[in-house]
Amino acid sequence: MRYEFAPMEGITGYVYRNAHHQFYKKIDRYFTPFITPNQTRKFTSREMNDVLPEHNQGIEIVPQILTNKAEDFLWASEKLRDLGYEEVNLNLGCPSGTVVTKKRGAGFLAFPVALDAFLEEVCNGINRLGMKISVKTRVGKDSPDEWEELLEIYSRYPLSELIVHPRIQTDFYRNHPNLDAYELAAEKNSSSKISLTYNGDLFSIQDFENLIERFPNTETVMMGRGLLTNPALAEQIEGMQEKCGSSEAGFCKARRDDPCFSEKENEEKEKCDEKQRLRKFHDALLAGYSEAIPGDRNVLFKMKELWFYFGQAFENDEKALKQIRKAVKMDVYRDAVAKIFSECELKNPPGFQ
Ligand SMILES: Cc1cc2nc3c(=O)[nH]c(=O)nc-3n(C[C@H](O)[C@H](O)[C@H](O)COP(=O)(O)O)c2cc1C
Repeated sequence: MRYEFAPMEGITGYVYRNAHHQFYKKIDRYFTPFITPNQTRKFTSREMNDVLPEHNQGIEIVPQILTNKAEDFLWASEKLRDLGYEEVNLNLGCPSGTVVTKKRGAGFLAFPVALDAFLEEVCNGINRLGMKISVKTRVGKDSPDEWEELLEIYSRYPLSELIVHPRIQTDFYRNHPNLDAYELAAEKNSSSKISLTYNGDLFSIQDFENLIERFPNTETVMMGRGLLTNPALAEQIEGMQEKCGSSEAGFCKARRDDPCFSEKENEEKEKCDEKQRLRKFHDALLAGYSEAIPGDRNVLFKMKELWFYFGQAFENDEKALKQIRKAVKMDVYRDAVAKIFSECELKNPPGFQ
């Protein structure tokens, strides 16, 4: 199984990716949050910092681009190629209102003729640049009925990967991923050379098992919020697969029958090690943001955003989390973090229950 870290604007920038890569393994590729090229023909300093090779040493990165203008896409791709990148990813999934009204991200899906023409021009240009292009898409703008036509369009281009988040734009992150729509992609794609990646609501080993049970041929998954809450999720999924000596559907049953997984002692020790590792990861993030961002206020803003996810990993943490949310000074924040790590236990990762 291959694991990809989803792009998450405002969160999975280079500071986050470096810290994650330092403490957690098994992620094959990290996708950058989107870059939005425009007529200025300049990356913003945030965009540039995020893709600079010296900020991404030893990590496999795919830069993501958000635009509906082929020439802007190709301009950015060329710049990225000059920085050493061989592949770029097209964002056709962003559901945010400001993006969608400009017919970008998931908004572009409502214009299949224009999208087709865009892909034609972009794929020719990418080929001339000697690069690869992958697409990250939702399954429609207003209705999954749009999906079949979109799939037909994608199938005509030499995409290196099609990453499917099976929601429509109007779902934002509500409702459940539409697995019937994903199944259509899996069926249509079985004869094509495009590699298909599933993305959406993989929060636990159990979620992964359910996916594999229905789609046993899955080769790559992309995860976002699940990894933000439990940065070891890919390792845990992979660990289960290795333990059972199989990456086929059915490994899950073998795991449940394995006596070592009913040993409470082992579980407690693993949880304790996991908590220490999470603490080190947290401290590396705090140090990284403190170096990259001026002013404690801005650093705290970033860290608090992360606690929205970390917080869901702890038991009985409401009081300590409230202190984190209220902290406006760094020393108050540090005290609140120390408290949560010393007083609250990590929830049993769902796969360990
Ligand atoms: C805060 C946030 C920021 C996101 N930013 C991006 C982005 O820059 N590009 C993108 O393609 N998707 C973005 N996404 C969508 C995720 O990459 C992913 O498709 C989505 O969260 C579903 O996967 P998950 O259930 O594993 O989190 C973002 C999602 C969230 C919640």
